[in-house]
Amino acid sequence: MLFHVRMDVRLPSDMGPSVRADIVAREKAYSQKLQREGKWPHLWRIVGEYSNISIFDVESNDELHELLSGLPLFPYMDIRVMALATHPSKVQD
Ligand SMILES: O=C(O)C[C@H]1C=CC(=O)O1
Repeated sequence: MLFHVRMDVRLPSDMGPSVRADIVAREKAYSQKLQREGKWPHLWRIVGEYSNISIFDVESNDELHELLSGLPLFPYMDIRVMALATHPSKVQD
């Protein structure tokens, strides 16, 4: 199942630089593991924002929720999810 996910990162302004660096490093490692496993096939920065557009390829809503809630930055993000279905006009590969 494919999902379009938008993540807007909202780090507190009083978060210390070492705490911030640690959480961002852990986020990167976590996201790269999921990318290598094929569960996070697209990750794009939105120009001019601390936000991304991602595509997740997972088995279920529950799996997506588990992966998203495991993000180290999860407590500091607004996340919007759109479930994707096949478009009837899409040319088949
Ligand atoms: O920077 C972001 O967009 C948030 C998050 C998503 C992947 C990652 O490494 O950080």
